Amino acid sequence: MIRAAPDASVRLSGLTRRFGSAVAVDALTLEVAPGELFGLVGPDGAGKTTTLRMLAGVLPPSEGDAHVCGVSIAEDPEGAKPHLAYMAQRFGLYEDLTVAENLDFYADLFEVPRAERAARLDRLYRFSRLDEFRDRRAGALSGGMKQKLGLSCALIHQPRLLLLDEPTFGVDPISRRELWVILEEMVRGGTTLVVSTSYMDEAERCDRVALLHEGRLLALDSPAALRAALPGTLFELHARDPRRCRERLRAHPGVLGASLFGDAVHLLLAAGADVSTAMAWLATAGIEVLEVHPVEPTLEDVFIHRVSAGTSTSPPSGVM
Ligand SMILES: Nc1ncnc2c1ncn2[C@@H]1O[C@H](COP(=O)(O)OP(=O)(O)OP(=O)(O)O)[C@@H](O)[C@H]1O
Repeated sequence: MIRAAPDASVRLSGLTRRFGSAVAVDALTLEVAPGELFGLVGPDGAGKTTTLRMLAGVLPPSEGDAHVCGVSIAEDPEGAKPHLAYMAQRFGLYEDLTVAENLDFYADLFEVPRAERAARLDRLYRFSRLDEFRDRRAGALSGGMKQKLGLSCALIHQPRLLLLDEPTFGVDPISRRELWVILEEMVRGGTTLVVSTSYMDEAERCDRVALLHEGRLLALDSPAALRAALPGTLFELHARDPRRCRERLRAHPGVLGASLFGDAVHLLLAAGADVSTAMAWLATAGIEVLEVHPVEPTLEDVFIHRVSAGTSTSPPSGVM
């Protein structure tokens, strides 16, 4: 999706980062187009933060390279910095300074010309609705307000490229939605956005996503295309003992995957496999199924399937 000037792009080629013998980011190769809303998606430890830190020029790669706004991060880590804003997970707000003072501080840091400041601050206050809290100390803001202030500070120099590390981490659902409205507005205005998240509902809002697991790229496409590419048919089952149900299903021929989904079990059956045969297989083990129906796959189903298809490790737990 091309929306902005051509050099606000990001190109990773074999980008790798090791910490000792551990590989945090493993030969990532992908391209983010200018004006794209691009998601780095995966559970804790997938390598999202490490990737963003390398793209922001604050952590050197062990191998490979990335061109950020046309500049090689391996050769010139400082080169792309004037064009981008990076918001780390724990963004450096000064808790003793007020909202207005924090914004001023970052405007000074990014050398925003005095003449342009008022208009930019106006726009950011409108976005964030923080104007009524201008004089409140940052340390006394709620988690959601802090994130919005952090985002406003990152945006004060109107970057072409915005790198955001889990910007809604620890934020309540209403503020999360508000933050995403701000992000989508930035992208409509021409900013390229690379955002990391472990929330699948946020991943759904991206133009394209890279699904990451243990530093490796599992899949790369639009959320709709990834969902459409899931093989077989997906069913949701409600059973008295979901864990036993899942384990039993995994041993049945034609079952591509079975995983817990809240209180339910998601069963991925190969094309042509019969769901009633799978139910009979459960019944022979005395597992009572209360309800079974086909469901549309979510990105979480895609992720779990790709993890189990791509590695021998079990699917990740936690928010995924
Ligand atoms: N400075 C470091 N020293 C050693 N290991 C690190 C360092 N930074 C990250 N790692 C390791 O690299 C792997 C990837 O971590 P990373 O923080 O990039 O993942 P993530 O997907 O951003 O997850 P999270 O949301 O928990 O930060 C993890 O195993 C982590 O422990």
